[in-house]
Amino acid sequence: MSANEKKLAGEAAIRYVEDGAIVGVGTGSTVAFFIDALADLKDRIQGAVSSSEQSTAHLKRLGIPVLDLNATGRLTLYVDGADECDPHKRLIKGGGAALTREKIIAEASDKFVCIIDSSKQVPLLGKFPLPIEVIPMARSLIGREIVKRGGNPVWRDGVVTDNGNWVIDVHGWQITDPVALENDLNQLPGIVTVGLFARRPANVVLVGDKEI
Ligand SMILES: O=C[C@H](O)[C@H](O)[C@H](O)COP(=O)(O)O
Repeated sequence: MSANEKKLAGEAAIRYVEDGAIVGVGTGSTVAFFIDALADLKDRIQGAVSSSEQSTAHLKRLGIPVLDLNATGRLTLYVDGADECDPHKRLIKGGGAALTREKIIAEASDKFVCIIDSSKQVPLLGKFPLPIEVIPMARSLIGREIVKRGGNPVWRDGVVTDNGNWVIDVHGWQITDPVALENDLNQLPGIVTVGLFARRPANVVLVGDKEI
């Protein structure tokens, strides 16, 4: 992991921000650099739609207006980090438990620019445990469904998401068909969000300041 590459990526994503835009903003240490850089443009944008209480606090602290996605309609740009990224720009996200709001904003955006350091690049997704946000009463049910599928579910004990739910991290999956796994898990009652971004991958990936 390289903090310098994260900073370069966060700052490089600024070139995708157009005048007058409402910018979708993700969560995490890489996005924090993007928010810092976005503050310099705050008089040229309408504001941001935030994916977490953490990013909302950061945006507000720097004087960037935080807008409600229900009022903005579609966004032209979403900028967010990732925990893993494969060569098809498919991602694992949710290491910071913000996956649900992140996935909503990614879906509502025309262009998803993903900002990472080179340690996040993998040939196959799954070395990073796959985060799944679950309704608390379904934790054991979902755990058993994961075991049936060959995964090792570990409850992220003590973590409550911004939506009041819990997170299970799935270890041991080598994800050869991310779209199929995402679709399969999306069918299970009790799962709120799977941290696989395969149906809706990133459009652009910046590794440091280099677009791949
Ligand atoms: O829930 C958190 C998000 O998906 C983050 O974008 C992801 O964990 C990457 O975070 P970082 O930039 O801190 O490595």
